[in-house]
Amino acid sequence: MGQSSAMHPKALLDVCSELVRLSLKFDHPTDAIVAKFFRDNRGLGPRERATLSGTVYNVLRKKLLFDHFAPSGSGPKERRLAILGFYGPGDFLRSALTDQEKNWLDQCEKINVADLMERHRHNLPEWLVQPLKDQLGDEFWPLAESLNLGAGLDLRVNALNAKRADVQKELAQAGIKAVNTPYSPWGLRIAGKPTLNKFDGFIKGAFEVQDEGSQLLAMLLDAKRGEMVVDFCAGAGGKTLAIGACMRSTGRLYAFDTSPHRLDALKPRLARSGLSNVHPAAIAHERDDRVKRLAGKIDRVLVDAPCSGLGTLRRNPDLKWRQSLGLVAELAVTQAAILQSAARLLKPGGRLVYATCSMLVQENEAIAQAFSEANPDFAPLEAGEVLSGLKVADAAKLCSGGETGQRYLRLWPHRHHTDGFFAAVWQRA
Ligand SMILES: C[S@@+](CC[C@H](N)C(=O)[O-])C[C@H]1O[C@@H](n2cnc3c(N)ncnc32)[C@H](O)[C@@H]1O
Repeated sequence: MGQSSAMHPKALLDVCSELVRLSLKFDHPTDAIVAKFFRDNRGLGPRERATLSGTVYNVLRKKLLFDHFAPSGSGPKERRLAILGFYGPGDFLRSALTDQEKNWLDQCEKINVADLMERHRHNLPEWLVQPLKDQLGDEFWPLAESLNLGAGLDLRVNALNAKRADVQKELAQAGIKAVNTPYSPWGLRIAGKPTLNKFDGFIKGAFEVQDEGSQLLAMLLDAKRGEMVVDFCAGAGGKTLAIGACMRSTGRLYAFDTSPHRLDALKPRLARSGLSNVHPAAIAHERDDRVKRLAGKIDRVLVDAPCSGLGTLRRNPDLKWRQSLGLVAELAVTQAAILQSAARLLKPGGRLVYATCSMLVQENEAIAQAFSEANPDFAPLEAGEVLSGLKVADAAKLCSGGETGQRYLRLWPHRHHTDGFFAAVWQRA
């Protein structure tokens, strides 16, 4: 493929159509499809890459709206979708179109979307709509809109070796405006998506990219110096790093996961962070011998369970087309099993946190309630009170459920400008 600067609009639109075609197979996560496409087409420059990924993500976000417009056009469907979702200036796009396509696009742009049927406006699969309306009522529409806007960029400052104001200063020197996140004391929110991995602060482990919601989940565990802590589903360790910093790099923090590949991705992050208390360990499954050996010995356990990921639709809009009620039901069985097994690790008086990045009751409140009923020795704590105790502003507004309405942490993109998250907290008797 030729150099980016020389790429003609017609050629770029052709490449966009091809990437849209590959993405709509839904045989892999879209971020992996896009990354492979870029590896296979090394000649693409930064601007072409931005156009390509922007176009694919637009198509995924607004798929039902574009599916409604597409039949009136001509040519391959992926090309029509790429035209509708094209991420770039209108005149640049138009210079790539035939007269027939230009007329069709003009007609589409004249349509008032507000007059269309609901499904073309919310761009969500039907199976997801009613469960969200049941929870949110009229707020369903602000949520649906926020899911199509894309996400901002949050950083977590490493409290072990850096100050938020210093990171803010380093970013400001490079012309990047970062404001304090409203709830997390470690968070900075950045406008746009600048590349950050060349910054001294990043290389030295002063900050990591992490949604403010994830930071709040790590806060709920409230791990202390010198404790024994398990991050049961640590993955690439986003929350492990935050917890390790809370512990001031003392005590012992086990990072378990069934995926050695994900734990490998934790290692360079760990090296940057300066933490020396983290022990990554791949486990075969949640009943692994390693878990049995530690039973009753641990002060705090976080279960950041594998979930549908529907709370991250701003970043991963493909999930709404790749998930289904059937898959969610299967996940709920796994979530309950992992939570039950992880709970055995706790000492009397120890704290258990169950978390997901799902917005569905089946993966959240239903799992937490079933666990509470089956385990009377685990007393639910009010997430709102825990966060207020940690001086999180407006903690009550981040929570819902239970008698006080503060039982569970419940973050929503349209209310809190985070991904959608859930967390429940218990103390072992
Ligand atoms: C939501 S992700 C974790 C994200 C991670 N905590 C972070 O903050 O970056 C869930 C993780 O659970 C892991 N997992 C799946 N089944 C598991 C099991 N039975 N026991 C432990 N981990 C499991 C997956 O490999 C995945 O990495």
